Amino acid sequence: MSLPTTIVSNITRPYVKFSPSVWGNRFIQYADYELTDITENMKNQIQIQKEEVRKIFQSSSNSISQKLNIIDSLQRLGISYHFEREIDEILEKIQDTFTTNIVTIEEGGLHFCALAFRLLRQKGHHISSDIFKNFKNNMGSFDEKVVKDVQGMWSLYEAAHLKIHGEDILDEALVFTHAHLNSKINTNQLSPFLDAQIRQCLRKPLHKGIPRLETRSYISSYEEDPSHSKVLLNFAKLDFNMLQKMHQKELANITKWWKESDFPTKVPYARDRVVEAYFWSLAMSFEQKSITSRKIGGKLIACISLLDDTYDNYGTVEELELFTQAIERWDFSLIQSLPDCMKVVFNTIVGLWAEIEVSLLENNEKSNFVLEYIKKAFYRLAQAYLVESKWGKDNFIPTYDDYKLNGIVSSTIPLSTISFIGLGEFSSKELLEWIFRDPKIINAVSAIGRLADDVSSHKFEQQREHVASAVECCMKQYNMSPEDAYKLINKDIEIGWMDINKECLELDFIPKSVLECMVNVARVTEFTYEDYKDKYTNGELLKDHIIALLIDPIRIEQHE
Ligand SMILES: CC(C)=CCC/C(C)=C/COP(=O)(O)OP(=O)(O)O
Repeated sequence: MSLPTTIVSNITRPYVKFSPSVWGNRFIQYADYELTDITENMKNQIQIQKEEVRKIFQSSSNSISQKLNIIDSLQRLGISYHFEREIDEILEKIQDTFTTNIVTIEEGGLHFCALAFRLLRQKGHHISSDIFKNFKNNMGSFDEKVVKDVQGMWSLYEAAHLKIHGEDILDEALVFTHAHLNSKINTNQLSPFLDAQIRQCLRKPLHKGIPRLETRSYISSYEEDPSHSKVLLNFAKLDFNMLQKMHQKELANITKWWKESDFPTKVPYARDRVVEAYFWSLAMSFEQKSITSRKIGGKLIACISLLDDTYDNYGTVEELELFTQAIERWDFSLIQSLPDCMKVVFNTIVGLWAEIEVSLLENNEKSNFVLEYIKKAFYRLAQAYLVESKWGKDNFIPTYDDYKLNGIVSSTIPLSTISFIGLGEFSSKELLEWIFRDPKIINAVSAIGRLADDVSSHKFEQQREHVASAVECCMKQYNMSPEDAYKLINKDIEIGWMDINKECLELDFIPKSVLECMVNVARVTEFTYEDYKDKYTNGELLKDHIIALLIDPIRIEQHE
């Protein structure tokens, strides 16, 4: 990528030419393709197979341990959302068993305990990590017996990622299981299925994985599990393919809007990443019922991307001050003196507000209140971008603390969570009032977003005029080396995860599905920026994942 400083009409701009879109208009074909239609036959198949799965699930002969294993399989295969009520009932009963009958815990073994712990905690049930003390010896360390129980260690490793502050036993469990699981892979001691699963969880624990990607990969490997259920497997494949058709159509519509708006020509300094923006909103919520959330989310993220590049990659401070005021006041007269490309971005944001209004009216929600909030959220983001732009242009390095305060807003996450109004779980008014109280969970997810982004793009962004990243701010505040700054930032990311886990247990007035979407934002953020790479800006890095979720269906054998 060349990094010229372009001079346009005597104005010096920090212009970086981004790579073109990997996709072009490829997804538009799905808008009216017959192939994208979910046929009556497919719907019938889904209904029939769903009832078969329900029978397995509800069989009274299943022990508690079998029930937990079935719930785990349903979740990993991405089909548990069909049985939420039933799963809640079962987990509530198991929770009672745990609180009243300690013998079951000891008799169940490590896998049972760790699985129950993870499934209960995921759903917000209170369960103490003290149950794992049963697996320690007199010296206070995890027993050597544990090392022989690979499935138990695997479950404990997955469970330990739900840790909250002060759970030293889970910190210890993580270090212990990671080391021992790592020593077991590639040794021919494990079945191919278990070996693959352990390698996968060491790369990415389930709690940190994006649900659709985890599902796609688990469906393929589940077949290799000698004890797999054909009924579950077939249903999972069919359900994945049906949802994929729906997602393709949604993406086709968003791509159409992007094409008709002609952003690559009219806003040439911006990243052409509408497909990647939709991927983000799909990662946040994939179910059929969240269609409005994805529709709003995909366009919202695409608009945020245009806005981000306007501040980072185009505007002068004077232009950006005017532009920010225009967003504050929703005043077209203020943008008249600005370059056409900035007018396009402003008009696009205003157009999006109008579209959100229509979506709300379709759901019979009063829109005035909601729109005021959304405008305020855009203004907050624009203000944070302006602050960063001025810091960058003045070569000013703020303290790490000040940088993080502003960075929580500029992470864009508080604004993108507004798309959750489309989840229909909460009235939009209640949801937005909560978001605007700056809840700890949103701050934690946003901090992870800001920090993970900065660690990944630190080197690239220093090649152009760009605000100092968290790395420089940290180095300056604590007078430390880049390596130590990375360590401190990664520690902060870990603290963010513990805050998220804790809030998920405490926010009992927020619907579970809203919390799950919040956690998904942290997951997709980390995924986008892991391994010191930025998969959003460098779309090539996201290509295979997009193919897996949005192009290739899962092959279903005819005889199955
Ligand atoms: C939630 C998402 C994916 C939002 C839309 C695109 C965006 C702003 C990405 C971050 O870009 P960046 O790395 O250039 O951000 P910054 O300029 O804040 O570092």
